Amino acid sequence: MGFDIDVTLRRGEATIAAQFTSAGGLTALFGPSGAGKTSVLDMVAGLLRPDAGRIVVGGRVLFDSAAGVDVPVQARGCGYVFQDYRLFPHLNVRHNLLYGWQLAAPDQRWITLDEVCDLLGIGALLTRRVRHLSGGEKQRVAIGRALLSGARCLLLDEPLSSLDAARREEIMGLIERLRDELRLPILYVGHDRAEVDRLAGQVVTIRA
Ligand SMILES: Nc1ncnc2c1ncn2[C@@H]1O[C@H](COP(=O)(O)OP(=O)(O)OP(=O)(O)O)[C@@H](O)[C@H]1O
Repeated sequence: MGFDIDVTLRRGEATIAAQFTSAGGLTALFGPSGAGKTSVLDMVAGLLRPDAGRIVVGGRVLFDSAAGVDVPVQARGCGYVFQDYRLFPHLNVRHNLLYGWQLAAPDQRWITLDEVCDLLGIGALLTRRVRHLSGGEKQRVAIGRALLSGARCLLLDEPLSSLDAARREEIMGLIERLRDELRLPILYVGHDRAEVDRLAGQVVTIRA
């Protein structure tokens, strides 16, 4: 089960509207700068409140303005990965990853630190400070932290944009593995059409 989204939000001069249903797998949001792609991810995560609409992820209603449902951020189970990683610079890789684990309620944990390290190939980095990592390594750790937080879906906001071509290819391969091996719906914002077409089972256009 994937996403069932129908939201509108007035933001400054812009009115952001998105309406789509996906069966699961990776769904990409595509559209011009300022159309509202990141805003849609923020609404799914619970960081922005739609003016009206409904957000259902994996069959769970996270927001429904008509029914008065607005599940708090920490209970939504959305693993959010940002273009600029947003790791904790003063912590090493292990402690960045364990931050996600500690956020998760025990009954929501479905993957262990060892499994994340195997999946993402970051076992050798555990004692490293994050400021000494490459961009690709930082993005792996950010994805690992999101998975360990008990995520039931992944929100990936331009996760390749800060990477050089070689690292971009490497992280694309990793996202394909996550898409194919984990049964998590993924909502992905990208601005490169070829990248989006390669990764996504469904592409949703967000219009300005
Ligand atoms: N904090 C804010 N306050 C008011 N308006 C905002 C704020 N952040 C973004 N906006 C506006 O909301 C609209 C959507 O922005 P958003 O960042 O979601 O678009 P986007 O499609 O993700 O763009 P990009 O591809 O450039 O990242 C834009 O018109 C933007 O100016």
